[in-house]
Amino acid sequence: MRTGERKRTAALIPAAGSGTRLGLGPKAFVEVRGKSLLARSVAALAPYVNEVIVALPEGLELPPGLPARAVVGGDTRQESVRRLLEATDADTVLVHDAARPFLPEHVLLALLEAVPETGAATVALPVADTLVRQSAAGDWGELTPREGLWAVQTPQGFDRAALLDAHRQAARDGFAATDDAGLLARLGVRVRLVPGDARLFKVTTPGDLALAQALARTLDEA
Ligand SMILES: Nc1ccn([C@@H]2O[C@H](COP(=O)(O)OP(=O)(O)OP(=O)(O)O)[C@@H](O)[C@H]2O)c(=O)n1
Ligand SMILES: C[C@](O)(CO)[C@H](O)COP(=O)(O)O
Repeated sequence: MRTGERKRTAALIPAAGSGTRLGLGPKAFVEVRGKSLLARSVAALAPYVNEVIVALPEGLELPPGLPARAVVGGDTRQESVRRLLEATDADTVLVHDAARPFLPEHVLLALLEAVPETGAATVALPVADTLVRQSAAGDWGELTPREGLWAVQTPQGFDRAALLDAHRQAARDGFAATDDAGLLARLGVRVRLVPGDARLFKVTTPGDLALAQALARTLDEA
C-alpha cells in the first residue's frame, strides 16, 4: 500500500450454518420481529466498513436490499471464514457471526480502536458464573476457577493477510479452532481482549431465540 493511502476494512459474516440446535432451518434467515438475524448483523456493521461479505449456505441467495455481497460457505465455520478472507483484499477484517444480531455500537468502536495495536483483537466477556467440569457420570466433577476466564464473542478484528495465513496453516496442519482468534493465538500472535456485552449473545437454542425476541422488542422500540 502507498504511504498515505487509507486502509480498507471489510466485515466478514459467516452465515452458512444449518442451525441444527435451533431447528428452524438455516439460522441466519430466521427472523426476529420481522428482521432476519443476518439483516440485523449486516445493518450493525455496514456503516463502519468499506464492504460487507456474507458466507451463505450453497443454493441460498442474499435477501434483496442488504448492503453486502455473498460467497458460498463451507462445511465448517472455519472453512466459511477462509472463503470470506479469500474474497476480499481489504487490509483489516472484522469477522462477525450472523447469529449474534445485537451488536452495540460502543463495543464495535472499542474493537476498531484495539485492532491496530497487535493486528488481532476479539470482543469477549469475563465469565460471571461458577464453572465446573462434569464427572464421568455427568455430575459435578471438578471446580474450575473462573478468575481470568473470558467467554469469547464476535466481532473479532484482524489484519487480513495474517488471518488468512493462519487459516492456511491450520488447514495444512488439520487444526480446527472454534473461532478465528484461536488460529492466530496458536502462532504466538498477541490477541487483545475487548470487553463485550451480554446483548451480543449467540442465538443458538430456542431459549436464545425467545430472549432475542424480547430484546428486539425493547431495542427496536427505543
Ligand atoms: N459451516 C458453517 C457453520 C457455521 N457458520 C456460521 O458461523 C456462525 C456460528 O455458528 P453456529 O452458531 O454454530 O451456527 P450453526 O452452525 O448454524 O448452528 P448449529 O451448530 O446449531 O447447526 C453462524 O453465524 C453460522 O451461520 C458458517 O458460516 N458456516
Ligand atoms: C466464534 C464463536 O462465536 C466465539 O464464541 C463461537 O466459537 C462459535 O461457535 P459455534 O459452535 O460455531 O457456534
